This record gives sequence, C-alpha cells and structure tokens, in this order.
Amino acid sequence: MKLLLVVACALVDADNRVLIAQRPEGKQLAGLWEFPGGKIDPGERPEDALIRELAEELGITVKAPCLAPLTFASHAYEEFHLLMPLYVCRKWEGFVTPAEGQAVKWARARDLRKYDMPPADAPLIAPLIDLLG
Ligand SMILES: Nc1nc2c([nH]c(=O)n2[C@H]2C[C@H](O)[C@@H](COP(=O)(O)OP(=O)(O)OP(=O)(O)O)O2)c(=O)[nH]1
Repeated sequence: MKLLLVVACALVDADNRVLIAQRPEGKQLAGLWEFPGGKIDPGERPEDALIRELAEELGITVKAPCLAPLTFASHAYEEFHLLMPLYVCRKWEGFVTPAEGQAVKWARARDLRKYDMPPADAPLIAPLIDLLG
C-alpha cells in the first residue's frame, strides 16, 4: 500500500466562507472542487508544503502560525491511501489569484455538499460546518 501525504487548507474569509478550487483538466479527479493544497515533498514539513502550495496555486502568502489544524481525511483510493490533514487559515497576504486558471469559489460550509468533491473530502465537511456554521 502506498501512503500519499497531501496537505490542504480551508481558507476562511471575513464572512466565514471557505475557498474551494476546481481541479484543472488533465489532472486526476479533474473538475472536482477541492481545498487548495498538494503533495508534501520528501523531507518537507507539512506546514511548509502548504505555504508553498498556497503561494504556487493562489499567489497568497501565509505564515505558519496562521495555520490551525482542524481535522484530517484518510481515504483508500485504488492506487494509494490518502492521508490529508486539513488546516484552517483566516489570515494571509495578497489577493487570491489562481495561477493555473482554476475556477475558485467562496462557499458556505453548509453548502459544500452541493459541490462535487473528491470522495476523501466528504468527512471534512461536518467539522467545517461545526466551526463556521
Ligand atoms: N489539494 C487537494 N487534494 C485532494 C483533495 N482531496 C483529495 O482527494 N485530494 C487528492 C487528489 C490528489 O490525488 C492528491 C493531491 O495531489 P495534487 O496532484 O493536487 O498535488 P500537487 O498539487 O502536488 O500536484 P502535482 O505537483 O503532482 O501536479 O490529493 C483536496 O481537497 N485538496
């Protein structure tokens, strides 16, 4: 079994909405709405990986103390087992500018079930609703 470590972030705006991004064409799970993030490189700290991914994907600057762990996903995909911590972040610098042309949306936590998300993400929604309403 291959264990894949991915870090993801619920960016929360002043109105308590969460950012979701649509996976670009050509990638695995293309078209599904996900929390921004990505794979942890070998030797990389999870928080550093997330800070790097948020800069690469969305052009924002996040500082490690602004990343609060909320919950995690543990999901068996056919090719690998995904272990994905989900952080919450309310403070960043810059404006969200999707670098790969991904569509992004600010959504209410209670509306997240309306979006097609990867199967691993389903258990992440309840803790977000508990936190954000
Ligand atoms: N970022 C993110 N990935 C997720 C979520 N849910 C979920 O199952 N995944 C899976 C999809 C992928 O198999 C994996 C993330 O890999 P990725 O391909 O986006 O990572 P990456 O940005 O490092 O991609 P790359 O450099 O390999 O192109 O985690 C989610 O909410 N956010």
